[in-house]
Amino acid sequence: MANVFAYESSELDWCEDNYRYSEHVVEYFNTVSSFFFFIVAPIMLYLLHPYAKQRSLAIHMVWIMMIFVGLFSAYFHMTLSFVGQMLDELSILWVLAVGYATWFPRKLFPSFIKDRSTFSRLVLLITVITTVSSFVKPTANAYALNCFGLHLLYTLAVEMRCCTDQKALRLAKLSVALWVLAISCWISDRLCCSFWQWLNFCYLHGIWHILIVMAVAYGSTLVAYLDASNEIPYSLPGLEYWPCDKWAVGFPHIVLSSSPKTQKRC
Ligand SMILES: CCCCCCCC/C=C\CCCCCCCC(=O)N[C@@H](CO)[C@H](O)/C=C/CCCCCCCCCCCCC
Ligand SMILES: [Ca+2]
Ligand SMILES: [Zn+2]
Repeated sequence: MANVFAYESSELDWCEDNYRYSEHVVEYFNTVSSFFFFIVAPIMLYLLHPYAKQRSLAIHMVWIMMIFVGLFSAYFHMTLSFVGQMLDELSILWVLAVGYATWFPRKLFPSFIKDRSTFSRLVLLITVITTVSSFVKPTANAYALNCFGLHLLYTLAVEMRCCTDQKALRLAKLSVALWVLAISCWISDRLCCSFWQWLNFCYLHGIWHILIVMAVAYGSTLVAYLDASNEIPYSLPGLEYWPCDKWAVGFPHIVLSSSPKTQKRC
């Protein structure tokens, strides 16, 4: 059996030139950009804390696991090893599983499921089966994972159909825009590498890392906000941006208050 820890033992190789900046790091920019996860995750943990305290501290699992996604992604791009690839992909699968178990809207549960704990057990079962099957054709895993992005988009579209809350609608548009930009970079890096090499700009996968973390920060805050509006409406959840609510860009987060709000809810 070939050494699964060996450098370049993965069948995947991203467009960035290998060993360009270091003899120990296969894809330098892709490795360094994975550290962006370490910056965003603690900020999101801090910003989501008031909501998690009210709803369930288990919500923090999503961003704690995102730190591991960043760690495994850095290890994968540093080595391009098979183990690195599987750790990177399986950690994404398990964050998605925790995200679905935590936030998937109750009203969209299959009709035979009555409560969240049964739904979580079903998600667990599917995730374990998917984890085992991911070893059958590892090159297909990343494409399969991206399908969850499409499903999330569909779920958001269904949830937002009757929404009149302008802040939530703006956050939905920003999340989708970031995801579209991110996925365009990912696909272009995979499929149009010779074009980017001709332009001498092979950094699209690293840019994807940065954009997808921001898309997850925006998208997950939106689903958390919809969840808070449905599950703890008495806390009067609202949306704000950090560090300054008036800035055009920032990290979205949920504010809970006991004073009556006039804004329309979803
Ligand atoms: C109701 C459901 C709520 C779900 C909440 C979402 C929880 C977070 C989910 C996913 C985390 C994604 C992390 C991406 C890590 C990137 C690491 C990486 O680049 N890996 C590549 C190899 O280096 C690998 O090829 C990438 C594979 C594709 C991963 C696709 C993940 C889908 C993410 C969907 C995010 C949607 C954002 C919001 C959209 C409105
Ligand atoms: Ca490469
Ligand atoms: Zn990557």
